[in-house]
Amino acid sequence: MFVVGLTGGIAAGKTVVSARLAERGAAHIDADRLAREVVEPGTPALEAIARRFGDAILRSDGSLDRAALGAIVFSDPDARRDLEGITHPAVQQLSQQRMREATEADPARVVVYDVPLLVEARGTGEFDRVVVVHAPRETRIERMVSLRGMDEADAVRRIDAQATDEQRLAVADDVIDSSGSLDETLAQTDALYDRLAELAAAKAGAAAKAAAADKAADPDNACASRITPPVRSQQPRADQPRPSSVSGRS
Ligand SMILES: CC(C)(COP(=O)(O)OP(=O)(O)OC[C@H]1O[C@@H](n2cnc3c(N)ncnc32)[C@H](O)[C@@H]1O)[C@@H](O)C(=O)NCCC(=O)NCCS
Ligand SMILES: Nc1ncnc2c1ncn2[C@@H]1O[C@H](COP(=O)(O)OP(=O)(O)OP(=O)(O)O)[C@@H](O)[C@H]1O
Repeated sequence: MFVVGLTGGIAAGKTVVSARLAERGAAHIDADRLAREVVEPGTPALEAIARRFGDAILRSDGSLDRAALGAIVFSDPDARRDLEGITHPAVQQLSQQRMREATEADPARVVVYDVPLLVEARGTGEFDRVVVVHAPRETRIERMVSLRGMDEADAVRRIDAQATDEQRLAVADDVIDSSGSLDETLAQTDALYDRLAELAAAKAGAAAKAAAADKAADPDNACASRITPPVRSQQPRADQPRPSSVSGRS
């Protein structure tokens, strides 16, 4: 399994980039969507949220009132931590299940896990590649206000609830500069997909070769298989150059 962690600050353009990667053939798993699934009515997470925040965060039909909860957690870090303590373990478990399902038919498929809080919550350890979609803070605020109709103070609060650009760029293998035109973002994304597909095919090929060698050494154990660790975890970061915009290490 070759998994790419795709991250970026709010309104950086992760959705745009991951939709293009999916069009090119990647499996796309969206943490924001999983975070909605795990709080659907009847889930243990929604019950825990209602216990912690009260019924005022529920709509009359029993579903989560996202605006009401957002207003609380984006202005109170303790409340946000409590919410994350409920949602993140459920999202983590569901994401791992979805990643396995996505590669059952084709182990060489690129899996893109689109996760806004990679730096803050998920860490880089399980990913073969970390891609950061990057646009400056001011550009993102402007997008939230003009394209999403958000109040500027709200936009700033959401940005301030996240890691800084520097923290995200520090863990990037590849950076997509999304501060220009949409076409420029898409062209970078196409070039990135070509590289990712090559890396995924190489990893799947190496895993298949290793499994065949294991089987030849111990023919009685037909189930022997090696777990191939993330490519990334085999490469110490310290002696690697910082990624240049758009391009990346291979
Ligand atoms: C607070 C909630 C109800 C607000 O819902 P809303 O529909 O307004 O926003 P949505 O979920 O679509 O998120 C939009 C963006 O907000 C940012 N964001 C969401 N949660 C967080 C958080 N805990 N910390 C920082 N930024 C966040 C992300 O950039 C995300 O892409 C919701 O974001 C939530 O349940 N968050 C906790 C779960 C979580 O951490 N999700 C992030 C992915 S695991
Ligand atoms: N060069 C660009 N690259 C990407 N998006 C751009 C660009 N120029 C403008 N945009 C617009 O900026 C917005 C980016 O929003 P998008 O939903 O892709 O961000 P996101 O990172 O997924 O945000 P969130 O964290 O809220 O999920 C879109 O409306 C997109 O059309």
